[in-house]
Amino acid sequence: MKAALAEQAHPRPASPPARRTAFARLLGRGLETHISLPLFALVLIAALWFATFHVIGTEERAARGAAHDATRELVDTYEAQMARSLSGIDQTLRVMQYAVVMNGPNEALGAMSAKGLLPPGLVFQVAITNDAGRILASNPRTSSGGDVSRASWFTFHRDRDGDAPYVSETIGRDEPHVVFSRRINDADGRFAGVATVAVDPAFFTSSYEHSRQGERGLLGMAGGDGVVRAVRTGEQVRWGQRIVIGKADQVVLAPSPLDGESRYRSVRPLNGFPLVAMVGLSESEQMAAFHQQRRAWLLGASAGSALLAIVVSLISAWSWQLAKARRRERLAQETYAAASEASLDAFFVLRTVMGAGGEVADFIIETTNTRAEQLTALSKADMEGKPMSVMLPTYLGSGIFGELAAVAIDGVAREAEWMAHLPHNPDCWLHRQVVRVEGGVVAIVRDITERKRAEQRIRHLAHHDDLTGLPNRSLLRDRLGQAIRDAERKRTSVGLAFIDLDGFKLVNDGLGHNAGDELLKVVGERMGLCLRRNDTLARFGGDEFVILLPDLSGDPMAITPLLEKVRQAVTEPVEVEGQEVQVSCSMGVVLYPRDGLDANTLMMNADAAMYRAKENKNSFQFYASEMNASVEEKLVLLEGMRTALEPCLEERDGRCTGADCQFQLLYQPKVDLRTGQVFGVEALIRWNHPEHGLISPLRFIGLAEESGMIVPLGEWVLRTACFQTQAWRDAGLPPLAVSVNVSARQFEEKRLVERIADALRDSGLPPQALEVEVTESSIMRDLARSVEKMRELEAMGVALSIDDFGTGYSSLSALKSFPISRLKIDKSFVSDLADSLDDQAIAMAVISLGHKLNLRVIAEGVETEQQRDFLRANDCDEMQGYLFSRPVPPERIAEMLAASITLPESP
Ligand SMILES: Nc1nc2c(ncn2[C@@H]2O[C@H](COP(=O)(O)O[C@H]3[C@@H](O)[C@H](n4cnc5c(=O)[nH]c(N)nc54)O[C@@H]3COP(=O)(O)O)[C@@H](O)[C@H]2O)c(=O)[nH]1
Repeated sequence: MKAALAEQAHPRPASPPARRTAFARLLGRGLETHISLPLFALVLIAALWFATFHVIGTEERAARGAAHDATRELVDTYEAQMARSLSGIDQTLRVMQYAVVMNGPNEALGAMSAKGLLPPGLVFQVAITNDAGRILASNPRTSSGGDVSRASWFTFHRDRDGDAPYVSETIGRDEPHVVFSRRINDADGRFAGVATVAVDPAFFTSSYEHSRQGERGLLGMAGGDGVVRAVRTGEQVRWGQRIVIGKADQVVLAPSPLDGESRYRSVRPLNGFPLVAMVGLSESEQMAAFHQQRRAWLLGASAGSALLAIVVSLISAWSWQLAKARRRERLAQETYAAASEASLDAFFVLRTVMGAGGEVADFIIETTNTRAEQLTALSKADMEGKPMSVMLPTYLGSGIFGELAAVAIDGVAREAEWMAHLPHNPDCWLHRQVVRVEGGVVAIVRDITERKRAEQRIRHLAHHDDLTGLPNRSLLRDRLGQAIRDAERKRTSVGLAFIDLDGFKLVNDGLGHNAGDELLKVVGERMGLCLRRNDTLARFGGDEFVILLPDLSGDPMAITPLLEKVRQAVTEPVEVEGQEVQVSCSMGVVLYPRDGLDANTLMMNADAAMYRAKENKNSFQFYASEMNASVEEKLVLLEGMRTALEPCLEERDGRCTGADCQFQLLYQPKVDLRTGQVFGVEALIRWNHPEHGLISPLRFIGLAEESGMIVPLGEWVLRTACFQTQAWRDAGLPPLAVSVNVSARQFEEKRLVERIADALRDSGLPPQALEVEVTESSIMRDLARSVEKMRELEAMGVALSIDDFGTGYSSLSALKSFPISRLKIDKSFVSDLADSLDDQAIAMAVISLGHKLNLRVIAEGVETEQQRDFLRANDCDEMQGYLFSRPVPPERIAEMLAASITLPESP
């Protein structure tokens, strides 16, 4: 990292083009010691060897020249010696000729000896031969009379005239000799004999000097005929070999035909005799000194080269290691620089500046990266090399400087997150990690604003309702707990209002969930506008809201106007999905500490108060202790319903009518307004509670819906009604149709069609005798699924009617597609028919609409004749109501049918 500091502190110049960079790198590599030094060493070694070979060449040439000269000198010397020797021999021969002439052949040698003219007998054997080839005299003396007539020298002189001397080949095995001869003529010039001097061939090579000619030199003499007379090589003297005599006076280097030894050779003709002198110097001996010198040179050069190679190798290896280390370092630096540039983190490499007292006085910004530039809005050039106190002064007082100093001193890495107020980004969340490096610290800074925002979003989502953005149940609980703790400490009060919207379900079911969502948002906003800043409006779930009013001092009942304001705000009409709708709200209100000391109790009591308010709707209700009784009552009722239902479910054929059966069905006749005939009945449930007596379905059908018990209960009603209607038929009474109420939850239930089919099959009632009454809101909950279900029922032959028509939000276009046979005008429109023009208009509109859609229209709740007359006058098809009959037990229906009761005529 120190290297990184240095590297970063002295950034490289801007990158040259890639090619130049590569060339520069190659050049740089070449200049590296581990490459240049071996190259230099190679050149040195080459030069050394060149010089060595040059010197060797020169020396060789000198050595050969010297050998050449020595050979020439030797041949000169030898020639002179031989000339002297031969001249002596020839002189002896001539004296012998003269002595023969003067003294006769027999006395000639004696005369010569007397005059001291005979050569030493040890070396020269002189003899005189007569014309027949008989030796007449010799010195040293031998037995005379020897015959040499067939000797070459004898025949040579005998057969030729003239005075030419003759030299024989070397002859004789034990005592070899070369015979020099001259012809002896008589006074008449005829052949008279031969004078001979026989010489030991070793005589001619006796001048061989080891000091000059070495051990393998050559010295000798050959005849003009190419036959060697005597030649000495080293210690060996030989003769008789036939050789090719080269050119005289030349020095040649060639292998000797005598022994194969390569020699510098030279030949020289000898005057007076047909002989040549031969000398030779052994090449190997002559060049030995040179060869030794050459070996020394080569050894020296080799040693020098090897030494150089070893030294250079060692230096190069060391340099290579260094270069490798440097390259690794450079790569690490480049990687660090690239990584730091590509990093999303900002890097600040800081060098510590120590104060006089040993404390950290400042930091010098050694280097930074691009991200740091973006973060600080300062360029690298501006920052680098400058004190931090100058470039980033805000950090001095923010505690960050202290942290950097602490890391520089104790070396313990630290990290933290902080909100930085950057010039270009005032609310920026940053994370820093500070680590110590040699000579300073490195601060790695990351922008974590997005993460922080995400965390805030997640926190917000966890504590707020997705749809309205209001605090949710969990946050409300927190705030309620906090409000209670504050109130306890300050001895103040807390208000809590539990709000449930009235009529929301109708909008949600009728206009769809989007409309319901929109309504919730608008209502939430309106309620929020009524509150103080410290108050909390939370969405508790569904159409339930809670208002928390903390810190109420004085009379807590003073919150009443605020609650009224909220109530009114909710009742303002709202336009959703292009339609104006209106809802109200029921509020249950509790006060801390009066109605509970903890959050749970307060919430439970507010819920109870809200249920009481719900009875009147569009109102608020402060909690009173007796309210909890009705909650308990609800629970008791539910439990009772469950118990009451058990025996009914055991009986599958609708015969649950015993004393233990608490549920029973009453049947209210439906009458044709034109004929007055009873054509059908509506089955209506009753609950004979063993303690509370007869309980109205208005009290328990809603509970059964809430708890889901409506499904088994509704099935019991369906089966009982089918079995009963078939029973009347079986009794021979006029056939009736029976209508059964199917609640929203029942209608939604998947197996409804199957259950109806089972009831019809089990009871034997024809499907045409069954009518299912559903409300508009039940159908509108899931229109597509509802229509599908209605079509299935229609296909089975079961009739469908819409109950309470006019109270919901049926889309008229959708109504057209419903496979229904009857519309039922809600009794709320019938009850005021006599007085309310609106209700009259609604009733007439429903009748007209029904007829236009080819539906029959029935009015319910007809209690008076005026109502009946109005309906009949306006072409309503059927009616049902107390005017004709209240809901009655099945026996009563049987009686009515039996008596064929008809509709009383109006007066
Ligand atoms: N899902 C089921 N709902 C049922 C069943 N049985 C009844 N109900 C529903 O309960 C509501 C109250 O019913 P009930 O108290 O039986 O009231 C019905 C009639 O008694 C009453 N009525 C009939 N004629 C008159 C009249 O002239 N005046 C008057 N004030 N009331 C009269 O009207 C009720 C019939 O209503 P409807 O079903 O809309 O025709 C009620 O909503 C029942 O639907 C059940 O088995 N399942």
